[in-house]
Amino acid sequence: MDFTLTEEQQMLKKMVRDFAENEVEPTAAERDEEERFDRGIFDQMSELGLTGIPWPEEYGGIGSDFVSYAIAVEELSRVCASTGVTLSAHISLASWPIFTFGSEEQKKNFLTRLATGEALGAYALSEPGAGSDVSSMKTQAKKDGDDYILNGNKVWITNGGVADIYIVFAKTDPEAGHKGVSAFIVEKGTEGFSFGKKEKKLGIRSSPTTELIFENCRVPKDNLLGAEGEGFKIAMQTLDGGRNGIAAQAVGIAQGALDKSIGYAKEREQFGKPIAKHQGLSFKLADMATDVEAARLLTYQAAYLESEGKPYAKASAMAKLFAGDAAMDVTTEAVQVYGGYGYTKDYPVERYMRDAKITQIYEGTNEIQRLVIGRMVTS
Ligand SMILES: CC(C)(COP(=O)(O)OP(=O)(O)OC[C@H]1O[C@@H](n2cnc3c(N)ncnc32)[C@H](O)[C@@H]1OP(=O)(O)O)[C@@H](O)C(=O)NCCC(=O)NCCSC(=O)C1=CCCCC1
Repeated sequence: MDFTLTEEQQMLKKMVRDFAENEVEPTAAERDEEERFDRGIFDQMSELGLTGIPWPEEYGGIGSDFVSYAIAVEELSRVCASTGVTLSAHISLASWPIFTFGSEEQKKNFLTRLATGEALGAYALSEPGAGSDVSSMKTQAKKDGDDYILNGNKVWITNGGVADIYIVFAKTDPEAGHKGVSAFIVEKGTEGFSFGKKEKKLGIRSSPTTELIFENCRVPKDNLLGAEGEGFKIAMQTLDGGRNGIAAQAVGIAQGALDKSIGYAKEREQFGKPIAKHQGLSFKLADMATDVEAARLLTYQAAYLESEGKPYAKASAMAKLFAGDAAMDVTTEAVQVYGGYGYTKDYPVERYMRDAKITQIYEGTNEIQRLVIGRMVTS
């Protein structure tokens, strides 16, 4: 097996790393402290073509692959996990279902705007009473002539409030369980669609997480994505790939924390030598580096399978499970490497540790990943 990146992937990695270090990292701590989303960073990503990495040029993309997409999310998250998830939600969760299930008209309109970065995307599945148990959602969409009328609330919406195009799941048949769920494309500014509470979070604080409110919100039937009743499968298939975006985010967070830890351990001296020269510390760094590498290989494997059109749901769930746990372990150890300094906001590792935690929770908790993997390996 050859895990070497292609020339194109290596170039993209270098380009995103330069952009991340020069344009994203300098304000990462400040944006975290102020809980401030910066649309200018998204606009810069669009200028670099990052907002449409895997989509064909005819829909405004750059015609690259899912490994390149994973590399981009990883490199952004290496300096700022909030910026990483902005791109991951935009590509995996908002653009992917339109590319995969959308009509030609929907692709020409919505996908092109998302891919070029003219519009930012979001994915609205969770509700106050429907987190892991998706099919218990209460939001309803009632057919009315040439429209659907949406009523209900969505919560935990990444890019909520700042996104322009939302993939919204609602029940067109409330009695039919998961078979009654349908998917809709809803634009910001549609009458009856507003934003509620913005969450105050432990981590990824410069990525807004917001409630969406639908009150008699009229959506044209042309914005139905796929067929009526197909929504649950659209949601699940979208998450199959999305989970690898979060795996890539986790790899980036872990790599960032490892890089900072190695740099610090080589400079900080105790007992007459750099702490990196103490075996206890170097063993810790060795374990951290091994975790990062294993997580990356699982993530790239899932991305490669998706690019090749091969089944990737199990690989993606495994990558997310392993990489999320690795990110939590590695960032916790990074704080330990820095000692008391690591516990302060004067150094970046406490932010990495706070940011890592969410990768074990969203896009399916790691318990849900185990459930998904468990079902697949025993079926
Ligand atoms: C795995 C799960 C718990 C499964 O559910 P049940 O047991 O109710 O459903 P079950 O009985 O497994 O299945 C029903 C039908 O559905 C088909 N199908 C299932 N998976 C898939 C699939 N992967 N692909 C295609 N079909 C699928 C299944 O075959 C069945 O069809 P059938 O009726 O037989 O014709 C699922 O609900 C889940 O995953 N929750 C986590 C949600 C969760 O992850 N949010 C995340 C919210 S978004 C988010 O967190 C973020 C967003 C932005 C970025 C940051 C994070």
